[in-house]
Amino acid sequence: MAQPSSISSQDVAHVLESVKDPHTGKSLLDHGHLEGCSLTDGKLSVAFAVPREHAKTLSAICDTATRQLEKLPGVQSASIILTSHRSAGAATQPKTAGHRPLGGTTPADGNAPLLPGVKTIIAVASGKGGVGKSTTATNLAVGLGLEGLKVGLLDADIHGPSLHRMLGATGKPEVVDGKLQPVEAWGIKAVSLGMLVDEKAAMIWRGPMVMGAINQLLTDVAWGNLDVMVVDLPPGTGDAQLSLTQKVPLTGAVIVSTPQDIALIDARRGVTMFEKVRVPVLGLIENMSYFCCPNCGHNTELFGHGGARKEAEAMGVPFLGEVPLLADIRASGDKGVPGIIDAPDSEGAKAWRHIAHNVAKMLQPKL
Ligand SMILES: Nc1ncnc2c1ncn2[C@@H]1O[C@H](COP(=O)(O)OP(=O)(O)OP(=O)(O)O)[C@@H](O)[C@H]1O
Repeated sequence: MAQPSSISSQDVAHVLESVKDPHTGKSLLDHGHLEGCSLTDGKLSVAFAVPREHAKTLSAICDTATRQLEKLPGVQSASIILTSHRSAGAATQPKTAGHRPLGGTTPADGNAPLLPGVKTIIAVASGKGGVGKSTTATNLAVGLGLEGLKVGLLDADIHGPSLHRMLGATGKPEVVDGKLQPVEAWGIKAVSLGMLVDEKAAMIWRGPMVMGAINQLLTDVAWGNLDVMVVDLPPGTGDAQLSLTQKVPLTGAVIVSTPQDIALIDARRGVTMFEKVRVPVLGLIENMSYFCCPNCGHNTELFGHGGARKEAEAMGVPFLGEVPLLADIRASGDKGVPGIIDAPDSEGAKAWRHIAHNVAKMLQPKL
């Protein structure tokens, strides 16, 4: 049978309207509105916005609606992501003048903190893609755990979520009492959109669906008490990244760059973006800093080692450390064991331990 390549939001809305809660007689559409949907390779992802106070009570009707959506032509599996938006006021960052102290996780307008049990939130960002941001976020998070902190890792790189694979956590998180349970791996808690929906489907999401999904990953997950949450941002410094940095009350940001000039120009843009939203930059990390030959141990500076250190000095932000280009780092990521655990004596693991130690020291006043 021929498979349609797309499905209209009316088709989805029609199904959502037809499924009624047996107790209240209300459908999902009586509680909120459809934000968007996408169908990729037979996998249908639906983002549905509801007021936060209703989200917990809707899981039964969502399950029924999901099964009905799976009956639509061309749909092999469906998932409904319930999203809820905070008021615009709660999303703004505290404004502090001059050289900035660490940010807090409580909004400046006196609203309740977005994540009451989370003491600090740091973003891992990069000006351009493919520089090893997710590898860094994963190993930094696990490294902070090794420093004795309670750590959560949130994959907000919604267009290419990969942290679940790097952690070897490919199962679906459970839902208990209407809250998603983060997966526990290598001493930390983690949630990635890649655990919930098909990666390819997430990659084509736009605007409100992305923001809604991230909001849900923040607020509808049972994160519990954390010393630090590490957020892996999507690469780049465009509008999406900017609004994310405004939405999540960040304590600080870490920027990852390779040493090439072209990557460093983008890293500078990253620093400027965080300055714009008054999030302190905790520092720059140089990834793929030099190539360490596994046979003879000789170091080759493929991309001109040291550029990020100089750039950090020029911009007046701390330089956190350099991680070599190692085949083992890629292999560890691919097999789902963070390099810092997989090869603890490697140059990469030593670099991450050093970086995690420095970041933990910076966060100490907030813990
Ligand atoms: N220091 C390193 N040595 C060797 N391989 C590395 C290193 N850092 C990252 N990699 C590899 O490079 C690839 C890209 O890394 P990663 O996914 O972390 O980058 P990213 O910046 O998050 O990418 P994207 O922009 O797609 O989100 C992965 O295969 C990863 O294993």
